[in-house]
Amino acid sequence: MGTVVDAANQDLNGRLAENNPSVVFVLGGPGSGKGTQCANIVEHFGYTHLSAGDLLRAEIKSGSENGTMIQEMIREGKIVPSEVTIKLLQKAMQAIGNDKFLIDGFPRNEENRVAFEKVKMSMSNGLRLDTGLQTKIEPAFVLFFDCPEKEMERRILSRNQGREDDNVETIRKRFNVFLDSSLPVIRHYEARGKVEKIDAARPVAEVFQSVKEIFAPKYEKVV
Ligand SMILES: Nc1ncnc2c1ncn2[C@@H]1O[C@H](COP(=O)(O)OP(=O)(O)OP(=O)(O)O)[C@@H](O)[C@H]1O
Ligand SMILES: O=c1ccn([C@@H]2O[C@H](COP(=O)(O)O)[C@@H](O)[C@H]2O)c(=O)[nH]1
Ligand SMILES: [Mg+2]
Repeated sequence: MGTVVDAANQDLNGRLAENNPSVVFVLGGPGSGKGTQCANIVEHFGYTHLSAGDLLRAEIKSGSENGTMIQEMIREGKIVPSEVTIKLLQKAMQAIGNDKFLIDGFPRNEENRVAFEKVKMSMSNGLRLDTGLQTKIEPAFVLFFDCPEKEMERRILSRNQGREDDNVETIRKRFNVFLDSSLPVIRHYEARGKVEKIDAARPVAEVFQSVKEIFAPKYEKVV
């Protein structure tokens, strides 16, 4: 948790100070539409989208020494150890010259959340210069895409992206992991007034309309 002084210093985008990044965690069940809506947010609001799942899949493809372990965990719908995922997120955030990030599909359990809260990052600013400042990152808010399982399953089974975990057996496991491990993370942030819950069962454009209503006021000038 940030201190009271941190909270007082936060601007509307959740930055703690000039060079600190604004992070929004994008959470929701498998197939709830996180990736789809993140693409829209990137286009309209200039965020960088980091999907933890995409980073892990890229790590498998890269032939990294962790590749086999990650692949096994994904096939089983299990959560990859925090240090692996956080290292990938940290590397991506530090390499990208932006200060606004959508972190999609992470933190996935309480262990992920606590481990990320402890991490200090030295961020680049918009000009890709390393500021040298070591910063703890607190999410500005959490976007939660709420969708019934039946609809999420329907979407995943018609996604056709060749994902090894998009099959009925693994989908069941992913739903259980979401209920048992990821919902407690959302509840944690809910208790702190940080969750923006969206009905994600509607068509893409309608969901994005609700997303815009959350992001747009944060870009209006305070007079
Ligand atoms: N609101 C929507 N209505 C209907 N289909 C949708 C909607 N949003 C996304 N989809 C479709 O559902 C599928 C899953 O969406 P997406 O990949 O964005 O979900 P996700 O939450 O990122 O899933 P995962 O957690 O598995 O990565 C995609 O084929 C996408 O085109
Ligand atoms: O923080 C994370 C994110 C993802 N995983 C693993 O990857 C798959 C797929 O994730 P998507 O968000 O659906 O792309 C997920 O089921 C986990 O096995 C993870 O371990 N940690
Ligand atoms: Mg996704």
